[in-house]
Order: sequence, then structure tokens, then C-alpha cells
Amino acid sequence: MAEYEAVIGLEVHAELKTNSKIFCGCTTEFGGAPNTHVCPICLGMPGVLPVLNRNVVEYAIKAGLALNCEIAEFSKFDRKNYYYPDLPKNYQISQYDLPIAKNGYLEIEVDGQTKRIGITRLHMEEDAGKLIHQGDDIAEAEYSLVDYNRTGVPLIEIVSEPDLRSPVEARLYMEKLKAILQYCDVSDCKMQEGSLRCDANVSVRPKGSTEFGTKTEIKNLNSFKALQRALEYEIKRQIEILEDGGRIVQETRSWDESKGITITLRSKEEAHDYRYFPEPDLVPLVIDREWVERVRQTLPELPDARRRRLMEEYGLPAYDAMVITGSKALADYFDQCVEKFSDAKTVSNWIMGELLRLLNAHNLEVEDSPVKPEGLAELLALINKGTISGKIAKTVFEEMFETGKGAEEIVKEKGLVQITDEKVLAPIVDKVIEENPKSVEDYRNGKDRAFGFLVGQVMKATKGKANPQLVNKLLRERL
Ligand SMILES: Nc1ncnc2c1ncn2[C@@H]1O[C@H](COP(=O)(O)OP(=O)(O)OP(=O)(O)O)[C@@H](O)[C@H]1O
Ligand SMILES: [Mg+2]
Ligand SMILES: [Mg+2]
Repeated sequence: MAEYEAVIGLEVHAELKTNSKIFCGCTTEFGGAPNTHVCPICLGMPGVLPVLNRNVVEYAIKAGLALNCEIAEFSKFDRKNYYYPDLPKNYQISQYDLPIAKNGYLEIEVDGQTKRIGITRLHMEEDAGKLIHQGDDIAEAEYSLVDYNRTGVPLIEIVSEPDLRSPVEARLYMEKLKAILQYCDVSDCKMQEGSLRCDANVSVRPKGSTEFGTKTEIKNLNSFKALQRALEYEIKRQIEILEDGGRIVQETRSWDESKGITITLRSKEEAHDYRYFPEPDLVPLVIDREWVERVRQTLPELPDARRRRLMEEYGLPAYDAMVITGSKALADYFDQCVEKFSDAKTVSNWIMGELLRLLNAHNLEVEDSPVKPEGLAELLALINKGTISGKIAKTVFEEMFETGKGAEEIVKEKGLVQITDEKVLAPIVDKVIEENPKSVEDYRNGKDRAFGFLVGQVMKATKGKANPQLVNKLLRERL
């Protein structure tokens, strides 16, 4: 079998966090009773006129700059015409040949190497409504309901160059893009709520070939994991067809999460089917350079720069720095914790270990963590002072997470203070030695494991509260 290489390009849609919609004053708030966040403009009634929301342009410039794009001096809106019940006007106001931003890139780390992924364009457009199919299967639904609350919510679409070469690279690109948009504070980027969406275009070609194969486009990808799995499946499917002597049909396919397969949705429209033409109800957009520079000044420290800073300023390993800067909220959590407890590596270990583990288990975002950075710092200070052992600290942390109580409060309440007093510990050690003559003999005969067992017995007798160094010392003195 020939060796194949995948070629992948992503189209990502992000809803912008503006208060109102792109061409009218309706709220962009998620949820709400169906068809309550609507007006004659976003419903496309005859005779109404769209008015461009200035903040949408500002956010698009900001995202464009963060993605190293050129910001166009002259840009315009176009109508993309298609007929579908989620689109009341039967056209979507989008940008076609003159997008607001183009020729950018972002960088991902693949196997310890930095790889630059080109960004072809970034443009503004309005979101469509939401169809709610009654039934499990789109094809078999008896009828569909439509909610126009989302109609006219501002989007940016970010189109990558076909520079990605594997499902893992695609996921890394998507994660980095999400982080950048979140750092810039232009989008919530919640894949579950659909404020960040991704279509994946993929083709395969014999390794070494310089031409691209025919691509398919995959929709309905609701998580990073779905993106990666769908691409893995689709690449395999395409290779099998080629190996059987078949051809790939250019089409749009849908990812079926429960079955783990992609299925044909529709054969792909060509751009001319949309009959793009300039939007006559909006004047072209001329963006003066001063505005661009003003927006540039508001750019925050971006993920790559922050990652480098954590490595240089705190000496964090590359891996830690990458995980922690993967989301702005996590990086902020780290910074706030380190302000109160300066041992950065310990802070990072606790964040990557216990904090992320419990957040995952409770399906919570960092922002909603019941333990705040100051709380974690308080706990770490208790370990540092020797008040509690690292092991006890883990149970205290869980308790803090579940009850919202402070570390010192829990330690006092439960009497978890570490035993560091020789006078208290010595009799317990003596008793353990007395009760385990066999282990004592084994140890004296050179079996080191027996020592560990005796330490364990002392820890057990003290419910984990004994200071481990002291236990070691007392046992060695006696054996
Ligand atoms: N042969 C190919 N194999 C894989 N990806 C490709 C190939 N050719 C183009 N791509 C990628 O496909 C994507 C095309 O997106 P673009 O928005 O330009 O077009 P579209 O999907 O036709 O438009 P629409 O917005 O209407 O869906 C880009 O990300 C590009 O990198
Ligand atoms: Mg597109
Ligand atoms: Mg597309």
C-alpha cells in the first residue's frame, strides 16, 4: 500500500462578545425563549436597513492583529445567497473578495518544533438562526422548529491555509486559535454552546506528491476530540477509496459522534452558486490606520509570549508553561497564586494535578473553581510551614473544593495538624516496632522494603498526620 499524507485546512467561526447584534440593536445573549431576541432587521422584513455595529469591526481588527494579519484599508460586505429556513432573508451578509483581514499565521508546537500555520483570511459575517429537528435523525425528523435569536449575532470566520498535516496538528491549531481569541477577549469560545465552531477540510495524497487531492468538508464538530476523531476517520475512509481504485467526491459530510463516522450531507456548492454580490445596503468600510494602531495598543500578552515569560521568569518547564497558558483563565489563576506563594513549580504541579483533575471531574471551568488562587496559596503555605503533609493537603484540597471552606479552617476543624513533636511520635514508633517483629528482622537482614512497610504502619497509626521525615529518623535510630 502506498504511503499517504493528509492535507487539512480549517474554517473556524467565532461569535463575537458584543452586547448587540451586527446590524441591529437586539441582544446577543445566549439562550432566552425562542424568537424573543429579534426585530424587523434581523428577521429580514422588507424595507429595513442594516446598520454596522462599530464594536464588531473593532473586535475583528483586534483578532486579525493577534493572528498576525494585514488589516485591509478598504473592505466591503457581500451577500451570500442561499435558501434555507434558518436564514430569513435568504441571504447572509458576509465578506467575499475583500475581507477585513488576510495573510496571517499562528504557531503550534509539534514534537518540540514550532510550526507556522498560515491564515488565509478573517472576515465578518452574521450568524444564521438555529433549527431544532424533532426526531433523532435529520433525515427522519417529522418537522423542524426554528429559533431566530442567533440570527444576526456577529461572527468572524477564520480560514486557514491547507498547512495542517495530521489530525493532531488540526487539534493543536484549534486549541491555539481558541486561546488567542480568548486572550483578546473577543469571543467566549464555548464549543458546547456553539460560540466557537469548526469545519474541517481534508484530502489525502501520496506522500511526496506536490499536488492536492480532492477534499471533503466535515461539519458538526462540537469538541476538540470530535475534530481529531472525525479527521482520523475521514482520512482512513479516503485512503481506502483510493486504494480500491475509486475517486473522492467533493462534498460536505457530517460527523456522527455516537457512531464515530462521517456521512454525506450534500455535494459541495461552488462559490458561484451563492451568487455573491456587493451588499447594496451598506457602504464599503474604510479603516484608517490610526484606528488600527489604537486597537494594536489594546492587545494583551498573547499565549506564546506568556508561555515564554513563564519559562523565563519562573523557570517553569516547557510542558508546564504550555498547559498553564493554554487558557487565559488558567494562566491568570497561576499568576495570582504565585503572587501569594512564590514557589512557582509547586504551584504549577498543584494546578496541573489536583486543580485540573477536580475541575474535570466536576465539569467546571477554571473561572468557576470553588478554590480561588488565594485559597490554593494558603494551602501550599501550610505544607511549607510543616503544618500539614503534602499527602494530607490533597484531602484538604478536595474538602476545600467541595465545601468552599478555607485550608486553615479545615485543618483546625478536622485536627489534621501534622505531628512534628518527637515526644508524641516516639511512643507510636515504638509500638509499631513492637507489633511487627517480623518486619524488623527482615529489615535487619537487609530487606529495604520492610522499612517502607514500617513507615507505612506509623502513617496509618497517625491517620497520615506524622511528619514523614521525622518518622524516618525515629525508625532509623531504633533499628
Ligand atoms: N485540497 C485540499 N485539501 C484540504 N484542504 C483544503 C484543500 N483545498 C483547500 N483546503 C482548505 O479548505 C478551506 C476552504 O475554505 P473556504 O472558506 O475558502 O471555502 P469554502 O469552504 O468553499 O467556503 P464556505 O465558507 O462557503 O464553506 C480552507 O481552509 C483551505 O485551506
Ligand atoms: Mg468558508
Ligand atoms: Mg466551508
